[in-house]
Amino acid sequence: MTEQEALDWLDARGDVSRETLVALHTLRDLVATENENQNLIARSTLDQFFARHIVDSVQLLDHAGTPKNWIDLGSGPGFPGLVIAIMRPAIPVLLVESRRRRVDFLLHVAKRLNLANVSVAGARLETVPSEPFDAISARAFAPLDRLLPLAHRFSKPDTVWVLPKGRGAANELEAVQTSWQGKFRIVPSVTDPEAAIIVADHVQPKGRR
Ligand SMILES: C[S@@+](CC[C@H](N)C(=O)[O-])C[C@H]1O[C@@H](n2cnc3c(N)ncnc32)[C@H](O)[C@@H]1O
Repeated sequence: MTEQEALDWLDARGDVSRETLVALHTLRDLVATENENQNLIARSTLDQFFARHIVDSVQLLDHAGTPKNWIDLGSGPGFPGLVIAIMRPAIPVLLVESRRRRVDFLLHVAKRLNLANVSVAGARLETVPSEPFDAISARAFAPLDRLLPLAHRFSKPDTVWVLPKGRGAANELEAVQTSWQGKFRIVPSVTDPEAAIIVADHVQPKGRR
């Protein structure tokens, strides 16, 4: 997907207001500026920011149903969590990120964009108190066989998991077949024909009823 295609894709959705688009452009500027101080995104992706980071995040909404709250694991500079929060100001979004400087950046962006729906847990996920969420996202955080044991305590049966993956989605799913059950599916990413998103619900360790 080219940058122009990404902007057209957002425009065609019908749920990206002028104000939201301005906020997404401001996010781009803030990431670009802070990228001089800390390594938030690969420099090579700055020119394709909307395709590689914004649309890559926004598309998760199309698989997540109508969640009333959302947790994003290992948010880094805010993908996909901050983008979800910008797109859906009525949904409380908890961003979990362990690196201090990234946490500071997330808080700075939330303040700058007046995102009252954003909370940041500046800690390792392992230490965040358990609480069930309607939607769980994690991009480039951990493979499924590490992610599910770590994050399952933030789910309930109808929680939707939306997990952008590269080319390895099928292999990651295969690796959890013996230990986890649920309704898992692999959907194509709109940004990259080689990439996929693992979408799941009713995820639980095998052997539990
Ligand atoms: C590869 S980055 C991906 C960032 C972002 N999701 C993205 O796609 O651009 C992984 C992030 O997870 C954070 N992280 C790694 N292990 C973590 C843990 N146990 N708890 C919370 N954050 C963690 C790292 O600090 C890093 O910012």
